[in-house]
Amino acid sequence: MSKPLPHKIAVMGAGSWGTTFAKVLADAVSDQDIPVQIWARREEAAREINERHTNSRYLRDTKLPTNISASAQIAEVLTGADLVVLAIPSQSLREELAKFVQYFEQDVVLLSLMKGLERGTDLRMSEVMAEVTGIPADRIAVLSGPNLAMEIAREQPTASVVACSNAQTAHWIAQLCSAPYFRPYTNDDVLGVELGGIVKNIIALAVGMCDGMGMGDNTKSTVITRGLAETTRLVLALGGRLETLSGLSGLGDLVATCSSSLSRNNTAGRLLGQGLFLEEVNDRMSQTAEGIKSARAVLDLSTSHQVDMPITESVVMVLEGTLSVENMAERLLSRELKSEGELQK
Ligand SMILES: NC(=O)c1ccc[n+]([C@@H]2O[C@H](COP(=O)([O-])OP(=O)(O)OC[C@H]3O[C@@H](n4cnc5c(N)ncnc54)[C@H](O)[C@@H]3O)[C@@H](O)[C@H]2O)c1
Ligand SMILES: O=P(O)(O)OC[C@H](O)CO
Repeated sequence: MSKPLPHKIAVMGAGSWGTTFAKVLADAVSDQDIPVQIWARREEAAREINERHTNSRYLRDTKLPTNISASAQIAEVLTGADLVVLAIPSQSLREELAKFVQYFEQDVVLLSLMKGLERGTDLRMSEVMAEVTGIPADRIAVLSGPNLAMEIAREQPTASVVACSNAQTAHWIAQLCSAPYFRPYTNDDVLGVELGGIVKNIIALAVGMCDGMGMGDNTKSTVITRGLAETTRLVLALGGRLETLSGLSGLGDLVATCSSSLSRNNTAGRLLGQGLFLEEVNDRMSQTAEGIKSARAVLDLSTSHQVDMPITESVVMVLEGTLSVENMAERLLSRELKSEGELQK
C-alpha cells in the first residue's frame, strides 16, 4: 500500500535553497491542496513571503506560489507537518534541531537539503538528524544534485536525487517534489549521495582559487577530475557505491558547482585566489559557503579512514593559513607519481 499524501509540508530555513525548494514543492503539489509553510528566523522575512510572495533578500524578483506561507514561529510551522525539510547551515543543525524536535509529529519524515559535515563529530547531516531526534533511518532522507538555487527559482530544468535507505520513502518524497522544471531520481546510497554533495564544495573552493589566480581550463579540469577521484576514494572506503559518484549528486553537482559563478563556494575560492584573507571573504559572503567550515571535518574523516585526499588537505591548509594559494599547485604537483586508476585509499 502506498504512503498517503502529507497533510502539510514544512520547510525549515528561508534562505536561498529553502525558499527555492519550497517553490518546487508548492508547484509540484499545487493541484493537491497540500499547504507548504516556511520557517523564517526573521519576522520581516515571513511577512514579506506572506504579503508580497517574494523573498527579496535571497531570490530578488522571483514570485512565490500562493500556496506557500511563512511564519517565524517554530511550533506553528511544524504542527501538522508530516514532511519536514531542513535547509539551514549545517553547523547550526544540531542546535536548531534541539528546538524543533519537541514539535515533530509522531511519524514525521525528515528531508535534508544541506551539504555540510559537522565539525568536531565528522557526522553527515542525516546522521546528526538521527542522533538528535531518534527518528529511524527509513524516515530520514537527503536531497542532493546540481541544484544552484537561483537557476531553479527561474524554473530552468534540472534533476536531483532523493536518497533514503527505504525505497518507499524516497519515492514518496520524489513524487512530492516532481515539478515541470524539477526531476528527482531516487537512490538508496545515502552515504554516497550525501558525501558527493559535501566534498564538491571543497573541490569548488580549490577550482575557485585557481580561477582567482588566473589559471585556465586545463588546471580547473584537472582539479575537478582529481577531486572526483578523491571523493570516490572516501565514499568507497566508507561503504558507498561507485556508480553514485557518476550520477547527479556526484559528477553532476561537482561540474555545476565548479563551473558556476552562482556557486558561493566557487566564489569564496576565487576571492581567496585573488589574495583576500579568509576573514575578508567571510565578510563579503552573505550566504552559506559550506565548504569553508566542512573542509576540516572532511579531512579529519579521511584521515581516520586512511584515505588520501590531497586537494582537500591543501584547501584546509590554505583556509587555516599554513599554505599560500600560490604554493598550492606546487604542493599538489610535486607528490609521488602514481597510477591514475587507483581508487583505493
Ligand atoms: N543555495 C543553493 O543553491 C543550494 C543548493 C543546494 C544545497 N544547498 C545547501 O542548503 C543548505 C542551506 O543553504 P542556503 O543556500 O539556503 O543558505 P542561505 O545562507 O541562503 O540561508 C540559510 C538560512 O538558514 C537560516 N538559519 C536558521 N538557523 C540558523 C542559524 N542557527 N545560523 C545561521 N542561519 C540560520 C538563515 O536565517 C537563512 O535563512 C546548505 O547546506 C547548502 O549547502 C544550497
Ligand atoms: O552555492 P553553493 O556553492 O553552495 O552550491 C550550491 C549547490 O550545492 C549546487 O548544487
